[in-house]
Amino acid sequence: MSEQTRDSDTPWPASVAILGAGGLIGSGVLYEIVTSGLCRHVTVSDPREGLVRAHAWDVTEAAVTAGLSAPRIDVVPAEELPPADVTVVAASRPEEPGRSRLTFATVNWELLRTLVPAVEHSVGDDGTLLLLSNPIDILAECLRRTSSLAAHQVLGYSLNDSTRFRSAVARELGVGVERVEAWVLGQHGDAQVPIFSQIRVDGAHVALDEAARRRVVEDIEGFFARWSALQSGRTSGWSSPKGVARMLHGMRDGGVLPTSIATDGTGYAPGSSFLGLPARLGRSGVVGVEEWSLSGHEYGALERAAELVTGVADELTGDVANLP
Ligand SMILES: NC(=O)c1ccc[n+]([C@@H]2O[C@H](COP(=O)([O-])OP(=O)(O)OC[C@H]3O[C@@H](n4cnc5c(N)ncnc54)[C@H](O)[C@@H]3O)[C@@H](O)[C@H]2O)c1
Repeated sequence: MSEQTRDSDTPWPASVAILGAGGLIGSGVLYEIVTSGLCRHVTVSDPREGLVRAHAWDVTEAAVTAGLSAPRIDVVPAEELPPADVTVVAASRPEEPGRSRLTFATVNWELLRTLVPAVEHSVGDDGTLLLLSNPIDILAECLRRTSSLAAHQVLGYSLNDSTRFRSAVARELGVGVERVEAWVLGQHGDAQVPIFSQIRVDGAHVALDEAARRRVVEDIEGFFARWSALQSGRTSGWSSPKGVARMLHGMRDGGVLPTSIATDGTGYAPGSSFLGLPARLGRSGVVGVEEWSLSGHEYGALERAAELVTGVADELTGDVANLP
């Protein structure tokens, strides 16, 4: 297959912008999408300019080593980001071991709000924002409230929670994880909602008894503490970029993935918030949501998660009009 033919197989996204491309997640996304041939024109930005230039150089050589033509990677200050089909935001203050994702909310919103004009310009009327900076649901809701972006243009990355749930269910059932379909909806954080009512193995519905559910919940709820105890100073720098590539494929080809999206009118939670839901993705962002029939317990947990996200977003944006 010639380079030209390979390029013409991936006409979308024609361009991706990455804010926070010096960091583990941002540079991982750059590596993943360029070396997989998913996108060959990427604009990257990070205050650590030398580091992001080094990433761009190294990734270019990785692509050439992989047999691809040289990609175009532009390094610019945030305010010079051009319009892109997809804008990935992984800009963040440093994570500290043991801190909840929620404690990130204030410091990261202070950072993100300074980037709103750059993000608005990069996303424009036709692009999509894919937000990875934590806490994603709260920051996505803050962005929706304070920016000119339409709700369907804002996507929060929450795929890893479902990966961990699938793995825990597979361990519980003693089957290969690739056979398991299992979704976590709700908040990416303490108010995550594992959807036991929709678990499938080899496509067939599987019900777990109470004791098995408890073990699975303990397993997934203990993830963050187990990870933090490693004191590695790193986040999920391999799985998240892989998941971002999966989301871009889903957007390009039309797919359903757990994604943090606006809850308005979805039937999963009353009012207006941001939560992980089974989102139908398209090139313009969110094009719909799968309407599943959940258990009363699951609907209740989603409602509480939405209240939590809305409450913190109210505090951060000073939106007293939405306070009870
Ligand atoms: N949603 C998820 O599933 C998920 C998974 C892993 C990590 N994360 C989150 O992603 C974020 C990034 O994680 P990381 O491990 O890459 O962190 P990191 O500290 O390695 O990288 C953050 C980067 O943001 C840059 N930055 C700071 N201010 C900026 C600005 N004004 N403009 C552009 N860039 C700026 C920093 O210089 C740094 O390079 C964190 O908030 C983390 O919690 C989310």
